[in-house]
Amino acid sequence: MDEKNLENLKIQLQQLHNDAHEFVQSIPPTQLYSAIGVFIFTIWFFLIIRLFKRRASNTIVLTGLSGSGKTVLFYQLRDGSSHQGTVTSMEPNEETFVLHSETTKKGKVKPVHIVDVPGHSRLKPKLDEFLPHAAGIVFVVDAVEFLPNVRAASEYLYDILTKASVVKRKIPLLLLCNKVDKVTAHTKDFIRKQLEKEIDKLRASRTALSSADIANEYSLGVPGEAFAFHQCVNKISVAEASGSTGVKSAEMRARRAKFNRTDNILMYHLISSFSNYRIFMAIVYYHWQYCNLAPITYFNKSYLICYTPFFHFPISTLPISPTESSMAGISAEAAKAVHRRMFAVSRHLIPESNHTHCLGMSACSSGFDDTYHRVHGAVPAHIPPWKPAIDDSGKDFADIIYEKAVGEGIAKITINRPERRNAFRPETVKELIRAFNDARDDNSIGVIILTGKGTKAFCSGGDQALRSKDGYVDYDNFGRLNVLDLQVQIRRLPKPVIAMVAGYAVGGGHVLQMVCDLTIAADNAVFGQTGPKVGSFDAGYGASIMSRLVGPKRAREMWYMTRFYNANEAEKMGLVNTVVPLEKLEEETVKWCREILRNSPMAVRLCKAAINAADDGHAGLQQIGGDATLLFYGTEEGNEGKDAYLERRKPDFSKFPRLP
Ligand SMILES: CC(C)(COP(=O)(O)OP(=O)(O)OC[C@H]1O[C@@H](n2cnc3c(N)ncnc32)[C@H](O)[C@@H]1OP(=O)(O)O)[C@@H](O)C(=O)NCCC(=O)NCCSC(=O)CCC(=O)c1ccccc1C(=O)O
Repeated sequence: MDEKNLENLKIQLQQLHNDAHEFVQSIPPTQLYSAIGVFIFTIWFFLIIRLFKRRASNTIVLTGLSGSGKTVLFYQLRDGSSHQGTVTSMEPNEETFVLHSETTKKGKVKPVHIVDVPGHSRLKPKLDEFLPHAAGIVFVVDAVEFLPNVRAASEYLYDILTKASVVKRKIPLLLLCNKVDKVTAHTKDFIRKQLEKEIDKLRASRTALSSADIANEYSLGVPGEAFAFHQCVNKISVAEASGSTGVKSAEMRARRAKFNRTDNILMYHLISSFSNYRIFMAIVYYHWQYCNLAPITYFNKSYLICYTPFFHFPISTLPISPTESSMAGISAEAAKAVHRRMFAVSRHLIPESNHTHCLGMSACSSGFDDTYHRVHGAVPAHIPPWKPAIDDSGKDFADIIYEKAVGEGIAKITINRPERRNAFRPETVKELIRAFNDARDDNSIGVIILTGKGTKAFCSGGDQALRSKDGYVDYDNFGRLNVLDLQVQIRRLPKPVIAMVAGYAVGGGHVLQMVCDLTIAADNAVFGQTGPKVGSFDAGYGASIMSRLVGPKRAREMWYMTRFYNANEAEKMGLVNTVVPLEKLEEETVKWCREILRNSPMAVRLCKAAINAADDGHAGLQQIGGDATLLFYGTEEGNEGKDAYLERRKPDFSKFPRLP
């Protein structure tokens, strides 16, 4: 810029200054002062707002009944340790820390304020202190000791969910079913349903109380409808964890380590609901860390739609609608891919067994839209009317219940000694043999169900109270091991036998379920051998069939260690065909029977014989050989020989082809 231009600029600026001065002089002083006042007030107002703006809370409240394992979870989250927090504390554990699972992460990781509030009823006011500041609530439930505590847990949860401080701020709540590493733990679906049922009852009883007694500030659910968590204003999700104490074996430790990861990730979801970016990072991190996949870069573009469904729907469904995807500006294809990946993540977060649910599978096998399924229609699942049955002897049964479905080819045999967890004595086995013989001989019966009375046990094996030096003794004065005859009978019976298992199937009861053709297990089922614990073993089918089903290593483990396995573990090991909620057990079993009954009885019979043939050695060959003879007797060729003999003539086999 030359000197002349500089001079011009100076003059212009001087002119501008003079004009401004003149303008200010021309404004009446009151107007001027008001404008300055408004300006200063605006600045001050924004500063105040900024100063008082509530910072997003990072407090997560861990609550639940005493003994549910909150303290152990607290320590696991803090430092990954398996703190043996068995003593019920009377003071809240309260700390702000970076979650243990995130300590190895690079970059800025925000600490979380975790408060573990003891579940003692006297400490409820403490909970009230923390709830108004909570960003999320984790309600811990003991999945093992769940049923005895269901009422108390429901009441506690009810109180939390009806508090104004919780409802108004729509604080999300995670229902964490703890100790699921224990074999007798209930599943999260079972726990959720039971809590819903109990809360439903509470709704009625609480409103019936006098107004003076009602401490609840809000009511729950929709009038006239059964209570369900999805009706709550607060988002409620359910997850499983295994922050249990006293787990000692290496296997359990390894399993727990796996669950810890799961816990942390689940906890992370909750915490991250206050930061979209972090949930996205958690998913990418999880993929990268545990699924051996590269971080998903296109998530950058679409992560907005990922987190949205996360907090509005259960993790396993994750619907991503076309509207949502178009709103996020991504193609339907990309949305599908995101959905797929999210689903893959959710499969890792939720223990695998929950996804291989049999109801889904059977729906799948009978739910195809092909000609066969159109002709046959869906397989009905209603429970048929059962009619008591007797055998040729006409004698009543004492230890079993023998029934046949009205109008259908299904027989049901129930061991009826629930007070002994359906342990069998010689009389029980004798009656079972009689009933199985009858079902075998009744050609209207195509499938037989074997089960135990009640929901606590399928069968707990031989009645140890009756064991003597030469077997089991009841009415005879000599011992028997006649359950071995029963096992052989089931194997050779030319009709499928389905074990319908609720509760314990252990010892000789477990061998019985193994010799059955198929096993449908309720989610409360427990499997295992106990023999070596009580000085017994089954070196016959109990060893060989098990080895076939689960492999020799697992079979050794089951026999040497006498551990128990829950239904999902048994399913993974190949001990059972499917696992269903307890309340669906009979429906599902009957459905399987009906699906089998649609098929050719002779084909099914030969399949059974063929599958057993090699393992059963000569007896197996005899069975399948007998079936071949049976079929041959129905042919003209077979009858030519017999007719010729009876007619005292030479048989003419020349007319029968010598097939290649
Ligand atoms: C099944 C349990 C794990 C269930 O536990 P829980 O729910 O806590 O119930 P309990 O309180 O223990 O039991 C309630 C009630 O039932 C009685 N009971 C249960 N099982 C048996 C049984 N098998 N024999 C006798 N009594 C039983 C129990 O005593 C209680 O009665 P109360 O009067 O109320 O006290 C648990 O019950 C359990 O572990 N049971 C024992 C399981 C067991 O060890 N079974 C025997 C295995 S050996 C076997 O089955 C041999 C089979 C066989 O005949 C054979 C086959 C091939 C070759 C050889 C043989 C052979 O004979 O050895």
